[in-house]
Amino acid sequence: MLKVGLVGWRGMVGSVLMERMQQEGDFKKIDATFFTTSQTGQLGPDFAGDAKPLLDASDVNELAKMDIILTCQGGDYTKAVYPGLRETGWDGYWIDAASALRMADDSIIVLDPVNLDVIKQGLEQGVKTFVGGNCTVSLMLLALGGLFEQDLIEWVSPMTYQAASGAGARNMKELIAQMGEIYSEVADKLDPASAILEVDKLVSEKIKSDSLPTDQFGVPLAGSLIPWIDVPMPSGQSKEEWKAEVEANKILGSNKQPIPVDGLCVRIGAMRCHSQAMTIKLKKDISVEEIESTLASHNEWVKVVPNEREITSKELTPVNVTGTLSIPVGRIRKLSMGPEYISAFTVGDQLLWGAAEPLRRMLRIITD
Ligand SMILES: NC(=O)C1=CN([C@@H]2O[C@H](COP(=O)(O)OP(=O)(O)OC[C@H]3O[C@@H](n4cnc5c(N)ncnc54)[C@H](OP(=O)(O)O)[C@@H]3O)[C@@H](O)[C@H]2O)C=CC1
Ligand SMILES: N[C@@H](CC(=O)OP(=O)(O)O)C(=O)O
Repeated sequence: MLKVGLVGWRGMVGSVLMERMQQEGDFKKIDATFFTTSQTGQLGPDFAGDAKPLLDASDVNELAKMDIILTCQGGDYTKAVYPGLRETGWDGYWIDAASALRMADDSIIVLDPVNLDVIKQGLEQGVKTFVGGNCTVSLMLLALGGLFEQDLIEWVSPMTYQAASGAGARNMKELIAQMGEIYSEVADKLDPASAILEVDKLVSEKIKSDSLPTDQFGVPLAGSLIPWIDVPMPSGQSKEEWKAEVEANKILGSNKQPIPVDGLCVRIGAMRCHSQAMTIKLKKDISVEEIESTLASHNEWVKVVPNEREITSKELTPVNVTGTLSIPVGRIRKLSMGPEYISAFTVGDQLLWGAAEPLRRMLRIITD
């Protein structure tokens, strides 16, 4: 059995990964060792059998004993440990959730339902570094995989509605705290007879006041939104927006003739599902029925939702998708700009397919 070092297993992404690995029986296939950046020597988890003391995640000698290291610890950890570990001559597989190594020449961004051929070719050529993609990128490619595979897309403009979880566990808690404080302000005024303008005024004043907790987001998110995610780029894009095109084309293996993928990324008050409204220019005029069947047949997780009010309101929502691997895509219709222009809307759990699942499946590709 291959020795697998797990780093970042108790964080938010790591916990979702551990849950999926237990569900899929992955621990039976590997010899797991748990590392930590803050709890060396404390008793580790028992996912893989008897709990053992945690090893120091910065100890290159211990890391180098592993055949595979899988980390969800974050980019700072990767930057601090990875170069030194490789410099020792360690030639194991490094599987990473962080963005730090995604665009490196010797890494592959993994999303096997979309790029298993790229992954297999990389393994044959001796590639040893595999990185999960940005959540919005992976979720978009799973939803539109059929159209990309058939080379039907000229360009896509995804406008995102990203959940609080993408910013971290503390941000999720802050969103709930903001919601609670806003509710408390008017809880005794929500009866049908109360004056709505008075309620609205109190709510607006509460959101604008300095009393809401905003340490994580910097501004209120509940009752509002934030049309900027991550740091600015010289192009005027946010880094989250920049990732869409470069990562999507790297995953698809289309870097030489990149497909334009560009839009605005917006943080909204959802918990852990990212949604995206996409404007797509197709390379040719094909019927909505053909588009739907092409999308539906691409992978086992994508589900086409008919462009009807009731089913869309029930199924194409963060509430419906949260905690599942399902990738619904709907609102597919021709736009008035011309027959090659279509709209689509998709939702996906950003901690499952958006983060943990591609890594878990990459581990299985190596170990099986
Ligand atoms: N959040 C997301 O949506 C996505 C995140 N990623 C990547 O994954 C990385 C990790 O993200 P995320 O899981 O959200 O980070 P977390 O902050 O939840 O966890 C990161 C680490 O913090 C340490 N930690 C300290 N206190 C606690 C605590 N009370 N509970 C749990 N862990 C604690 C743990 O390390 P230790 O055990 O060593 O102390 C843990 O591995 C990100 O930096 C990013 O690079 C990738 C895709 C999506
Ligand atoms: N930036 C994403 C989450 C994330 O961690 O992305 P990345 O893996 O590209 O750093 C969000 O805020 O929703």
